[in-house]
Amino acid sequence: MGGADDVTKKGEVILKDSQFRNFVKKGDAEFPPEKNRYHLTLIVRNLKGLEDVVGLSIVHYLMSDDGWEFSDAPGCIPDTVNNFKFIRELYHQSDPNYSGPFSVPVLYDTKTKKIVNNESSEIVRMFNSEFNEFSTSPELDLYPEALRSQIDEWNEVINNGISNGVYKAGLALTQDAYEPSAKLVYETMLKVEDFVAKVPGPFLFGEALTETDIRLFTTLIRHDPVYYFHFKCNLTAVKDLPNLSLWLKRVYDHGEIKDTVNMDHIKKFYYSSTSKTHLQVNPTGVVPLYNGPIIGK
Ligand SMILES: N[C@@H](CCC(=O)N[C@@H](CS)C(=O)NCC(=O)O)C(=O)O
Repeated sequence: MGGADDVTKKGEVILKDSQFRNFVKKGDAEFPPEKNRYHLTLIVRNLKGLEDVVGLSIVHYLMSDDGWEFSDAPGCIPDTVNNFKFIRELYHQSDPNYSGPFSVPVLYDTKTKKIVNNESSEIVRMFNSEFNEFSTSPELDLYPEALRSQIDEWNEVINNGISNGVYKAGLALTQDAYEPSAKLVYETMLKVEDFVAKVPGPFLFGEALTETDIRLFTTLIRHDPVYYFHFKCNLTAVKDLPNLSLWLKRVYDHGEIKDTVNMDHIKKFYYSSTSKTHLQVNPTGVVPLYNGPIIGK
């Protein structure tokens, strides 16, 4: 999570809001939808068939105190636009006074050479609705009108209780800061398990995959192999929750989603990164073997 260096007196980590919040929008003077203009990394780019429309860089999984680094190592794609070495250079190109966090994903405009947006939830929305004229799956609607209130409500629950919750537990510097966050992760996982048990499926809100499925998937695929050990969120695991386990497998097997998951990169990023935040959680950098219940050994 961004801004993990800010800590309260109690030892709680403070997660900063993303600061680049422009929208690619039809009719927008600065950032209109265009083919071969924007650049980033994300699942929804694949689901909406935008691989030939929006460029992609994949940073190296090991993060040092210099932040994310572009690379041509296996599974990585360098910065073909500016030939930068670090993500931070992209941020400083947009705003020389920007002081972080230098997080990914980043939606970058190759024309104005500016970061459009660095908030994944908003990039998902733009890809869902603004690039349909270039998309090979324009009919796929991850935020359908009829489900919006449910989607908004569950996004909030999942974001606070799980996606941000695991970081607050894992990066906490005191027992008092850790315990409430780890308990909230546990309670939220049980709440979602209960919800999934009652819905007709196959996805959270029925037949159609939505952005909430994607947001929950990206955090729960990491839960058992990473957050359970590394972030000490070990009051429950996905493998102990039968309905969430089935749901996670269904999403993993849906479309090209599994192609966007690189568990080797995910585990090495958390367990072996040498930035101060990660090093203090796992100083040896040793990576556990387990890949979680879906991918297996
Ligand atoms: N609000 C952002 C947060 C993104 C985020 O925290 N990304 C992590 C990787 S998953 C990161 O780049 N952390 C680097 C850092 O905080 O220095 C979003 O959801 O897009």
